[in-house]
Amino acid sequence: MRCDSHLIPPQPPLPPAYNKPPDPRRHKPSAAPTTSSTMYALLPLLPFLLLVLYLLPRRPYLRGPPLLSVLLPGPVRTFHANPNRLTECLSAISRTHGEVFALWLGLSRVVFTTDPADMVHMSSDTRLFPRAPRMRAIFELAVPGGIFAMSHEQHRVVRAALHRNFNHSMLRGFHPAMKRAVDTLCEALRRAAAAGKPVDISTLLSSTTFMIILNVAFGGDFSPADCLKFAADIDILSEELMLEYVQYWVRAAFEWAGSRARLFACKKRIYAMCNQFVQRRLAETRADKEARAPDMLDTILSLDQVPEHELASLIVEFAIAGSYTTSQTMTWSLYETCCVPRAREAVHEELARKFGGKGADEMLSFEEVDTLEYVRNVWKESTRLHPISPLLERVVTEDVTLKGTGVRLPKGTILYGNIKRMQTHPGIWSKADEFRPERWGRRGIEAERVPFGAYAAFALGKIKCVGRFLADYEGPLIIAELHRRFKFQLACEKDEVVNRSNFVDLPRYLNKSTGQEEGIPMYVELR
Ligand code: HEM
Repeated sequence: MRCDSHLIPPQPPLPPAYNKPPDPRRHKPSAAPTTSSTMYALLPLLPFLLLVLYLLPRRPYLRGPPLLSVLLPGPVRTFHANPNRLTECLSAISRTHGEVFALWLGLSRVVFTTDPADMVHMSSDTRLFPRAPRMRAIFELAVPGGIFAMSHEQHRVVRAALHRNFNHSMLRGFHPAMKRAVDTLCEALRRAAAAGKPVDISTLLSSTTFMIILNVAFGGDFSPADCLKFAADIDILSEELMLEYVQYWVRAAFEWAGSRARLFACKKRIYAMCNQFVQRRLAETRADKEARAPDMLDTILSLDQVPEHELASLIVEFAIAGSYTTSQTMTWSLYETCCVPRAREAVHEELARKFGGKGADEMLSFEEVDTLEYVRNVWKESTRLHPISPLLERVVTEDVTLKGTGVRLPKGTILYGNIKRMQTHPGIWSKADEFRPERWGRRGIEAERVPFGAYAAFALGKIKCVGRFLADYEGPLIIAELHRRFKFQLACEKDEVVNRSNFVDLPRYLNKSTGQEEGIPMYVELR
């Protein structure tokens, strides 16, 4: 099967050496093989040829690195040797092979697209483009029965119920409880400022977002130390999920030898912790319930469509999806405002203009957070430049022609929407690699218009992020509170901070003296 001809770039002319007539001195006529000896020589290859003939018409013709590139130096080998460099390798491959390309992952040939209209198409129809079987299998292993592995119908009903409840008025109820998480974070930063030593900002922010999801969204009462313990387990789980993603069949084959022992041990600890607040919530009296604002746990526990033993999976999934995503985007935000003085000054200017008269220890109100414009743009720009979930993986359930690129994909093709490449594509965004929150402004010469679908950090359509309402509130609130109270400075070189794929993408400090990857070190000063 072929893609439309406009997708196949014109082939370069052959090098002159190939156009020359053959040199008769170098091409001695050899004895012609008989027809029957050629047939015998080809016989052992017959099954292979039949397989190729069977598979060929089913695969779309697309450019991309050949199967053997796994053995050759370059991005394909780099990524196979080191899966946590997946995103950067894919961007490199896309730069060479174009915006739609096919790549051998193991023995399957999968397709990547960077086209906004393709992204809209694959996000709009969950029946035609459901999550891919391997992704579902991995989630089924870690969080059986959860939202990532649900059937189409169950997912539709559950999503509708979540949508009805996860809204602005739930956020308003969260605001007072968020103060505790913000106070704890600021207290740790004050200590770091007094000590004058660099602090690992990634870990501190993780502890904060875990506190928010566990204590604010789920009504737990875990100490910062407990939240960090939980974060450490989620770290292990994410690492294990990434390994599952790359080595699924090998790990499945060697499960008897303990290939998944670490995954299962960590899963057990995480479930034990989540079950604690489920039990507490179930034991709550009516009066207790009326005395507090409704939260996400209430909504999850009220889902009739989810059997009781699967509710814990949903909670674990929310804890996973709702913590690192937000904390690591905040880390990127602070990193970028350290590196881009213009953005940092604009944040300070907005905060001084709007809340200059407010005491540093007085938290912004819910309404005040709503009025932030530039800080929100900083948050959105961080999600553009550093999408924490850089790929959308789907399977095609019927033969289909992608609406953007016109590529025809046969049933069964695994299709990836390459969000990271699309959101940093120089053909779509002006100064695509630069951190420029101004592009999101409603006015001003730097405000930018991009095609619908070009920004998909929270995905689009029916499987888009269900927690975006929380992330888009929590992110700007914490960025604003930190910039109101502290000055930050990177305690390493800008280019020592690298992106690492660990199921989600994370910023890591590559410590060249130890060879270790760590959280981002920053100096903190009181303002
Ligand atoms: C910066 C923060 C966040 C980003 C960039 C983000 C991004 C995404 C993306 C791209 C997806 C689609 C994944 C896919 O279909 O393969 C997704 C799904 C999801 N996200 Fe988020 N997310 C963020 C924060 C959150 C938070 C705070 C929560 C929970 C409180 C959350 C809960 C979920 C859930 C449950 C899904 C699965 C939705 C479904 O299948 O219906 N996310 N998120």
